[in-house]
Amino acid sequence: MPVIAISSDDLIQIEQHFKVSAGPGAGKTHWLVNHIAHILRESKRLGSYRKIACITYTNIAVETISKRLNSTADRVEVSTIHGFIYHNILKPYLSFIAHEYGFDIRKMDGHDDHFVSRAKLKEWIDAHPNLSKLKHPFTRNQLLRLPANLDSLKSWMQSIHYTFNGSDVEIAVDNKRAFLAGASSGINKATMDKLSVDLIGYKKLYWVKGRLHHDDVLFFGYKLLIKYPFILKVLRARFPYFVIDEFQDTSPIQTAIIKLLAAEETIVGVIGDKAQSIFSFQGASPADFSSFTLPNQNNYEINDNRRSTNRIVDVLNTVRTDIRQKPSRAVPGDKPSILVGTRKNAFAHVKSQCGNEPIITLSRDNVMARSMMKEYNSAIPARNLLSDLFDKDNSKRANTVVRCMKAVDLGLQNRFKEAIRELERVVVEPNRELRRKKAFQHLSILLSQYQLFKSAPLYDFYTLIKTHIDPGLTKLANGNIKNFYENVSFDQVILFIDTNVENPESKTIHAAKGDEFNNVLVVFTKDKEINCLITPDLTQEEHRVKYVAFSRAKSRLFISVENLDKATAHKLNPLFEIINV
Ligand SMILES: Nc1ncnc2c1ncn2[C@@H]1O[C@H](COP(=O)(O)OP(=O)(O)OP(=O)(O)O)[C@@H](O)[C@H]1O
Repeated sequence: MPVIAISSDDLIQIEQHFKVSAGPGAGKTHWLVNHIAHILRESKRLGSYRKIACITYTNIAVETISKRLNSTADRVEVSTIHGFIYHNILKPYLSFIAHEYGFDIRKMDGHDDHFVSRAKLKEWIDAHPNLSKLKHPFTRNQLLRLPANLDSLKSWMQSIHYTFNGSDVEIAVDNKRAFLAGASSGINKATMDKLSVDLIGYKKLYWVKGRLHHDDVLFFGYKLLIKYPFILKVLRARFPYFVIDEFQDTSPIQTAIIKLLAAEETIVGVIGDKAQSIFSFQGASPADFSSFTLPNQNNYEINDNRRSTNRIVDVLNTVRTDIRQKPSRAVPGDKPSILVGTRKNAFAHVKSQCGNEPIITLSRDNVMARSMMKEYNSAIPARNLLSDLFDKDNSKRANTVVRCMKAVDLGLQNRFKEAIRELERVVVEPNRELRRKKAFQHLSILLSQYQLFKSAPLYDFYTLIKTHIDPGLTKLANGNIKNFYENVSFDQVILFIDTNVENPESKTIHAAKGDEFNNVLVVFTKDKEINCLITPDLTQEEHRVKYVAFSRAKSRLFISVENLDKATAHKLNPLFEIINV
């Protein structure tokens, strides 16, 4: 099928599968919202009961699109793919297969991140079919008691994920992750081979408690659709149109589910940009977007950039060679700058240039992004304290503390609905109304005491929770775990919590995807990251991540790097102002 060039104002025909490819700022989201309105106006198949499903990647994008849809929002189900599958497939039907997987459906309550803890590893290994085959130097005790082995084992199991082999979903681990950065060795391949025969045994330790990790939602969703095809019929009857934004970040299992839906009746449309595929750790790849086709699919592309100034689009066009964007705002703009020196000085320089306008700092990783915030300005700890918490503490107490921390974090961002949802999962109260009321009261207590526990030992925060929220939590006995709570502070641990921070000052690049800001400061942690501008190669994910960061800027773009050699500075001169700060 030929590719048809369109603009973000053009309407297309609604009864055929489609794919829209376009670079950053082309107006994909804008176009999608228009297209949904177009379907609502034109469709003869919707009626009053049927809805359009609109899938996007993050909860923040869900909110943005819902707001933009305005009064028509009740005719459209906007959600993440996980949210969609959880509500439309798992909630009504997981009981059909729960027994087969040892899942306690009565305890199911949403889906969470996965953190490996020593307690879970111990439980898994003790019941493992190959327990007696574990050999020196990786016996059960050596794995669980020697810190280097345990760290390696934890890192390896943290990589547990699902893969799609073309017809079924399988559980896998990434053996490379058993070798920790800086360590010369980790657990050996023979041990990994023996342990990996029972990955499902590990998953079942969570399932028996009704606990789902995000990936499990896709796993069970796919299993249900294959085993009970009538569910597909129900979904197709309810959702005759299915559109997916940011499709380049869709994993192969999600694609398989979408193809099942598209086989009859439901019209599927996908929108994306292969150069903005930055979630390979969730199984997504640029090639999957390029090769995605459905029968009789129409392919469209948009070549404008309606977001950025001409000088920023020049930078984007240098990094990317497969398309050349036209800067349709036609505003020349300031020359982007590379600020050479400390991050602090770079930030001061940006402030001096932008006056009172807001500035957003974009960083590669969460901990750096959070350390750039005013709120949590403690030094970055060397270890992941959240992993340490799950490792040292029992899972009930660790989960309660982390949910309360998340609630505080969300509350500070004025995201009260989400904060209350976190706390509702902590409150033991069968009555829904009462549970919500209590969660609300708890949130007020936590936020009113914030200044007191913010920089204090985590122990103080725990005491507050035990006193006011969950008196049933067990007392912290003297020893390892109490020491941990006494020796780390709340504001150190919270650096590791990821709530997709809606913070006006500082975000990760991954969290900023899809968004746009007038003034952007991109922080490079390592000097060599500048290579993405000297020898750009968008087949490398790290270069795509930078491309996403640069393309968020509407008016001013700054890049902070500690050192820059003369030759590199010379090469960058045509596109950037090089400023020593
Ligand atoms: N037809 C249009 N008329 C007016 N403004 C538009 C139009 N299309 C897009 N825009 C504006 O251009 C900017 C970029 O649009 P949008 O966020 O939809 O791009 P996108 O392709 O989804 O970007 P990205 O992939 O980088 O997230 C937004 O500020 C949007 O409001």
